[in-house]
Amino acid sequence: MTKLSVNINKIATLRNARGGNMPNVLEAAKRIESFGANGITVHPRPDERHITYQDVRDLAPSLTTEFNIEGNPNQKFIDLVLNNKPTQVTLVPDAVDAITSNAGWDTIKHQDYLRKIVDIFKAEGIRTSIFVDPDLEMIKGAKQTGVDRIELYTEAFAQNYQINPTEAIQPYVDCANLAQSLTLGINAGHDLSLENISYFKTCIPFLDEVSIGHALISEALYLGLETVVKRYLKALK
Ligand SMILES: CC(=O)[C@@H](O)[C@H](O)COP(=O)(O)O
Ligand SMILES: NCC(=O)COP(=O)(O)O
Repeated sequence: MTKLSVNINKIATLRNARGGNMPNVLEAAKRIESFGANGITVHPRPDERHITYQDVRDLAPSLTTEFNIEGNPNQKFIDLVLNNKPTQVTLVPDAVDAITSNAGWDTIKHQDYLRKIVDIFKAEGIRTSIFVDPDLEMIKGAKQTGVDRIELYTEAFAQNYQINPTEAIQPYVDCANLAQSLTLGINAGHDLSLENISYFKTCIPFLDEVSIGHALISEALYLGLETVVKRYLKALK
């Protein structure tokens, strides 16, 4: 089974549009858990435009499933993660002003830095993951950092899936096979949707976790959160 971690950034985006507390991010997370999701993902950004640091502090003691915090490990982010002890931290090399994540780490160029950061979190018993492009050299580099898992950056898959699914998935299958042979856990995320998730899962059945937000929350506008979460869970069995 592949675990579904629901990224709730977009629920916070909606809340922040009016400055009040509707929709309530914590309540939404609890409902998502009650619908069967295996985890909640947040990606606080330095400008706190969606998930705030206070959201992370509110969510951490209340969640009953896996909590995954993603972000660029500046000192403020490191402190936030260490103080809230999620199940997993995912390191993402975002520029401060990035609209959304747009690249994986260069795990060769930044190997020493990543090893240092991974060590900090592992010492506190937090599972670590590094966001990477589907590039075999980046998987090998990730292994050298001592990280537990990689998260495959799936934007290219999602775009190319529309044109040629077989070609779109091939680099991901190759990287997943390599990661598995190196005993790295395998997560995936970015632009996964109800349209492409079944194909991704069928081609990489040993995937550990997907984190899905933008499409899932959009699909929930039409179908409702419960229906959508259950459809993903069925596709990930
Ligand atoms: C790492 C990743 O792909 C997601 O966390 C994505 O970056 C979501 O962030 P936004 O919700 O800010 O687009
Ligand atoms: N790690 C990917 C994630 O959390 C969600 O990305 P997206 O589904 O919002 O593109």
